[in-house]
Amino acid sequence: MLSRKELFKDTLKKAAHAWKRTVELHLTEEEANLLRLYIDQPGYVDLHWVMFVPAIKGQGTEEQQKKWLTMAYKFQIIGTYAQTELGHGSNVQGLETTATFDPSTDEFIMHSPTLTSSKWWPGGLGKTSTHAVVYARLITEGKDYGIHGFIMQLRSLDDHSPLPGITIGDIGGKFGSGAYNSMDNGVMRLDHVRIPRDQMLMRLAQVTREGKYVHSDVPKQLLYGTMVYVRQTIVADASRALSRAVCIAVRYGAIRKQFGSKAGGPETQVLNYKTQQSRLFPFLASAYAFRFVGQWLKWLYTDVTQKLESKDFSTLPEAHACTAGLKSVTTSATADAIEECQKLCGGHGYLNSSGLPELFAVNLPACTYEGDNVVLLLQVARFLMKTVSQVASGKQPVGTTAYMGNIQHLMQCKSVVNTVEDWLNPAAIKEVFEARALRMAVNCAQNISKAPSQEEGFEAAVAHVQLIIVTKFIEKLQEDILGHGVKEQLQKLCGIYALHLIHKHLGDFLSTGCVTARQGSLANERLGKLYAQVRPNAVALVDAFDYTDHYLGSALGRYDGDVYSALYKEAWKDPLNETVVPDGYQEHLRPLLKQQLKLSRL
Ligand SMILES: CC/C=C\C/C=C\C/C=C\C/C=C/C(=O)SCCNC(=O)CCNC(=O)[C@H](O)C(C)(C)COP(=O)(O)OP(=O)(O)OC[C@H]1O[C@@H](n2cnc3c(N)ncnc32)[C@H](O)[C@@H]1OP(=O)(O)O
Ligand SMILES: Cc1cc2nc3c(=O)[nH]c(=O)nc-3n(C[C@H](O)[C@H](O)[C@H](O)COP(=O)(O)OP(=O)(O)OC[C@H]3O[C@@H](n4cnc5c(N)ncnc54)[C@H](O)[C@@H]3O)c2cc1C
Repeated sequence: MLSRKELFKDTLKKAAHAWKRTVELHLTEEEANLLRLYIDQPGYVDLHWVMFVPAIKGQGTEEQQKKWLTMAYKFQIIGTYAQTELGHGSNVQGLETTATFDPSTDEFIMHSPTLTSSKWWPGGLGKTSTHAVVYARLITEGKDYGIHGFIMQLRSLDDHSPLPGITIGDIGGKFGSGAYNSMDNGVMRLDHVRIPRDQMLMRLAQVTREGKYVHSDVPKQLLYGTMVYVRQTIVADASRALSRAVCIAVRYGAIRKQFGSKAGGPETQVLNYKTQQSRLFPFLASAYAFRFVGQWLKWLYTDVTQKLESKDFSTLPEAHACTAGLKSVTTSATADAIEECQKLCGGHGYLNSSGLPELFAVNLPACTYEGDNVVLLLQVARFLMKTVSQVASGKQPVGTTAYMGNIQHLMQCKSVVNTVEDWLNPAAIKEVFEARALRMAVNCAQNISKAPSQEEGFEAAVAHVQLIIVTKFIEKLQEDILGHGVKEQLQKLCGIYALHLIHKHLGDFLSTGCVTARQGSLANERLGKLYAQVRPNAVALVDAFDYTDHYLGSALGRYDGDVYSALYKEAWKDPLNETVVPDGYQEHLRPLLKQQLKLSRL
């Protein structure tokens, strides 16, 4: 119910308080990140910690890191990540802001030459950030060397006013009433603003005092390293958001009753309807699947970072493909699922007090930020096409594409599934997912060789990413899992995750000959049985997420199930209910009613 201004101020207040507690309690960086997570309100600090600091860590020299990170860690400066412009977001190489080196003063001149070159979207830029990593085309000795990162001070550290030559503001209200409106996404224009040469982030390339451009021995793709890092964290965010929505919908489904009363008996809990289960339980399974794949992705990212430190860049393309693909598939699935959870809760799901509209609005932009989901899947497709061509020339693929090395078998195998029970076998499931992904990638490579097109391979990329998620779920179940019966429940969820994908993408599985129509219908039969088996534990499986009522913020998802009292109480809190007769009655409603009454008497 807060206005935009109040909401923004509230964000500033919470961030300042969180920082105070961080210092008082000597929280580690990881603990401080958790605190930010539980504040659960997008704000400038997200950009500072999640993008500004990592950009300096990844692209700054040791000296630059020492200088800037020391201030950033103490919040003496607040930073953002200013990459996107009004005219270009996805096409990073198309950015127009210029950084022209002036050897006479040993400075870069930062400039926005066109309207479309205005920086547009960076979080915290609008009203808060004092500094930014700004991406601009580096021009020296008359030559354009493409996009590089520069640290710029934007606002005075005394009175917060923008520095000379910098025009800066907020880009305006966004989707939903709360959601991302707590963030001051900003616009910025630069008018020949001078910064010292040593504010170019120089780990990837340097400009010498004389203006010579010098490459380092690290690949230029490290310029995109911050995005790899953030995409990895977004997978965990997606899993968390999805599990919150599912928690609300499952708990409410166990409370809500409609129909089914025979001779005055109790009505049916809506969660018992098969249609409800077939819509909701795949989301429950996905929430667990995304959590496990998110944990694995964090491991992969740590591994690639360690390798990069010792100048081993070999796993960077795979890390890029995995983070891009998983960010894309998990955030798209999460946004769709939250929307569906609202419908699964019927009319009450549409109320703000259900918590679902806010959850949807705040997670929807994850499909766009850190890379539009379609654009990112096309990057995965590009990686797959390269891998197929390497396999064709006899190179053994590794990591998440290792299955492609089994090309002889996977291109012609037939699924071993013959009965409904055979779909319980993880090896049988994995084989059909591998065969589908490989066959789609090979088909795509063949089509591209006939008629090259950037957009080919989108579906093959989805198939590959889904294979990764299924595989990581299966692998998780090979570990020791504590708790009586927990592993069995997770096995059922793993089955649901995989089989619902077969159901959803049956066209792919049939057209590539990976399963027959009969096997497809056996998979559906198995899925129905799994839904029935998961039903008795569905509430426990969402309770296991261990969310407090406060964090869930939902009248429908309350742990105690006292849904109707909560809805009733929430309704009375609405500002419209502050008066019995509404504002506007005297000016608009009363005259209208009186006039109609008069007319009716004529
Ligand atoms: C509580 C909340 C907590 C946290 C909140 C989380 C986040 C905060 C919320 C929002 C903040 C949002 C921030 C942003 O959105 S920042 C802006 C993000 N912008 C993008 O993601 C732009 C998307 N576009 C791109 O990434 C690339 O430019 C694109 C991948 C499309 C590549 O375009 P192009 O085809 O022109 O390629 P080149 O630039 O020429 O690159 C060629 C080469 O490089 C490889 N590549 C590309 N990206 C990467 C990468 N990230 N890492 C490694 N390698 C990469 C690419 O595959 C090519 O390789 P090759 O095939 O070998 O030539
Ligand atoms: C809430 C939010 C916060 C953000 N925060 C930041 C930030 O802090 N810093 C920052 O720098 N940026 C930020 N951004 C910007 C964000 O990164 C970009 O919006 C995003 O990368 C998408 O780029 P775009 O807007 O140019 O979309 P476009 O690329 O213009 O996309 C428009 C449509 O075209 C399609 N499309 C584009 N290219 C292709 C292609 N090659 N093939 C097929 N289809 C294509 C897309 O799929 C999409 O449907 C933020 C955005 C949002 C929404």
